[in-house]
Amino acid sequence: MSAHHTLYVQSTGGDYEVHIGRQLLAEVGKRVQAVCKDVTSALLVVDESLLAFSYADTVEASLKAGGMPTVRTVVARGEASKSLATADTLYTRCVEAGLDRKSVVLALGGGVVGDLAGFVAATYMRGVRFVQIPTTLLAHDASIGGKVAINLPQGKNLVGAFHPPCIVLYDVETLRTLPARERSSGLAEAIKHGVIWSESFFSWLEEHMDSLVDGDLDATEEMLFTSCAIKAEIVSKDETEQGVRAFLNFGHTVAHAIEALAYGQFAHGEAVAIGMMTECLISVSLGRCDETVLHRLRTLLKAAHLPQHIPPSFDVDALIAAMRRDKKATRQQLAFVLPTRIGNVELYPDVEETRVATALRARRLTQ
Ligand SMILES: NC(=O)c1ccc[n+]([C@@H]2O[C@H](COP(=O)([O-])OP(=O)(O)OC[C@H]3O[C@@H](n4cnc5c(N)ncnc54)[C@H](O)[C@@H]3O)[C@@H](O)[C@H]2O)c1
Ligand SMILES: O=C(O)C(=O)C[C@@H](O)[C@H](O)[C@H](O)COP(=O)(O)O
Ligand SMILES: [Zn+2]
Repeated sequence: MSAHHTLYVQSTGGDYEVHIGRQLLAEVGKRVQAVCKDVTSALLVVDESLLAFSYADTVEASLKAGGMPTVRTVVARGEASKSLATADTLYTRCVEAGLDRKSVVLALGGGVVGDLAGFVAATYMRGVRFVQIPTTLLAHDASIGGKVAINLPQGKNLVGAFHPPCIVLYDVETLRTLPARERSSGLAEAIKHGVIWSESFFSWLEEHMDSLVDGDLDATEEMLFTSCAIKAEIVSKDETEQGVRAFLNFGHTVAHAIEALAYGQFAHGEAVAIGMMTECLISVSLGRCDETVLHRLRTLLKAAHLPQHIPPSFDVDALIAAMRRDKKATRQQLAFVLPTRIGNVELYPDVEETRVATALRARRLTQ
């Protein structure tokens, strides 16, 4: 077996391991057989972009080498695939492939394929087992914690479930082929983990951002281990978002509104970067954090080559209407996770609309 790091996640559906390292794709078959007892067959859901490389062939060969009947299905790249229509085509593939209740669905790709395939796994025959094989930097966040979902035209992730994987197998060598823009997008979720949970991790990111942006694999692996450890710790404490898990939504009230108004215009991490800046501004305006937090965040996002501004084409009223449909909202109040300092955030369930509008306009005007 290859040398790598292992993290452990507690889940009511069964604790699971997160493996982070190299040459893990060739081990998928035996590692899945080890945790998915009596598995009968597999559906391997693959992001279209990966067909340019040998990743899916390696995973499929390793599953078949263990004697597991495996059917591969390819999903078009991009956020539009996180839809009920694509889920429908996957249900058909499940039936055609003869998947039964002892089968397993594997997601090979980024957060889009992970969320979509996980949603299908959560609902086909009322739930079959699920394995995450993330291939983007951002998917370090998406593959841990069991949130699976599809989007509606009205909002991100509005239909979904908590369906934890049996195992996460994160082969960092797949990141060598990730475009620079997607690398930066993934760094946004790591920066988020620093802001909400760990000042020392945020400082580490400040020191190493240039190497991370350049795609240095050693630095990336170290960063992923810490960022995944933070995510694993939080979801182990609060799997279904009754409390502390909501902190992982820092930046997302604004991000999800931006994404819903123009699916695909921004990568998820880009929208989160804009969202973190806007929400930090709201926090400053409430007197909950000082300008130094905003300054450090702005500087780090810039070093990560991430956007920070809302294009003028986005209407403030439409953004606020979308935020009222956010899953953190009760009675359509505007709910935000706001930083008090680097390493600490609090949930604000009801921020007044004028304050939110002012912050949104400030982020637009500084174009
Ligand atoms: N479930 C969760 O907890 C959670 C957490 C964060 C984000 N998400 C969701 O994840 C999605 C975003 O995920 P993402 O940023 O990974 O986007 P993505 O899945 O769309 O992947 C980004 C791009 O990279 C390509 N790609 C993937 N792996 C590659 C590789 N190794 N080499 C070359 N190209 C590759 C894809 O084809 C795509 O074009 C959003 O829908 C977001 O809502 C979910
Ligand atoms: O795991 C979580 O919890 C998160 O909030 C992680 C986020 O990065 C992710 O984008 C998640 O999908 C957002 O959750 P949602 O419940 O607001 O859809
Ligand atoms: Zn996110």
